[in-house]
Amino acid sequence: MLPPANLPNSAATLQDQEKAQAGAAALRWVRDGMLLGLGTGSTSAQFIRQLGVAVQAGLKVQGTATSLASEALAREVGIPLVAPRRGLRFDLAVDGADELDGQLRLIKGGGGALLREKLLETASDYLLVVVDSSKVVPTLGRFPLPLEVVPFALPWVLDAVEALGGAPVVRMAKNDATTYYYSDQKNLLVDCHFGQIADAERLATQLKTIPGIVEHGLFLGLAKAAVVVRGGEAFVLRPGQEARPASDFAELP
Ligand SMILES: O=C[C@H](O)[C@H](O)[C@H](O)COP(=O)(O)O
Repeated sequence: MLPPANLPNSAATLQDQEKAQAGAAALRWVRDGMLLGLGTGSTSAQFIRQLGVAVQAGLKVQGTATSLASEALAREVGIPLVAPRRGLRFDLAVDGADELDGQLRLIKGGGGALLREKLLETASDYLLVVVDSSKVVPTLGRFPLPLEVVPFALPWVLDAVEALGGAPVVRMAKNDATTYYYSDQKNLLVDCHFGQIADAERLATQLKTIPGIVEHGLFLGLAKAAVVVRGGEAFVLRPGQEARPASDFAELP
């Protein structure tokens, strides 16, 4: 699919470089007048920062953020923000992912923002994923699947996820292992290992029937393309197609 990486570097630095480059590459398809969905996470933050620079230089866009953190960053870099309202649709959403496969099925929510991400990306005409090369997998499931769960429902959700064959772990606060992590909506996050997810569509349907799960981190059929950086080069992946250099595409791929 993707050519092998050949840059000698420390893994952490290389991943950061790839994230920065992926975020920057997405900017080439942003046009004046676009209404944008702004993703969450370290790669999306790179895009938002670069977009802020372009806005300062005169680019006319507006955006809505998928998390309080991205909203704060967008304000800091001067991107005009639009509040949710009836009928609001986005020309383009740019967001990271925790995993993606060759069909551009995604696992998202590692940063806890999956609910707002799914809301905005379902309301977007085009979802462009921006990732470093470590995120591309043959089959989803190495990364535990995040679920956003109503706190009162937690015990029953844990039972139900186990009955589906999952191994759920309630996410704890980053700096306090005795306190639960809470989403922007004040819900809990449960990270579930299902092993390799051979049938993501079936699992998504099953999870939707469990009361108390507000949303799950499987994003299926939403992403139109992904920018993946490997070996210092930005590639475009589209569902079921070979990778092509991002520079091949003057307009959204
Ligand atoms: O909840 C967070 C989001 O789904 C992120 O887009 C995802 O976790 C990827 O984040 P990062 O770009 O930091 O790897």
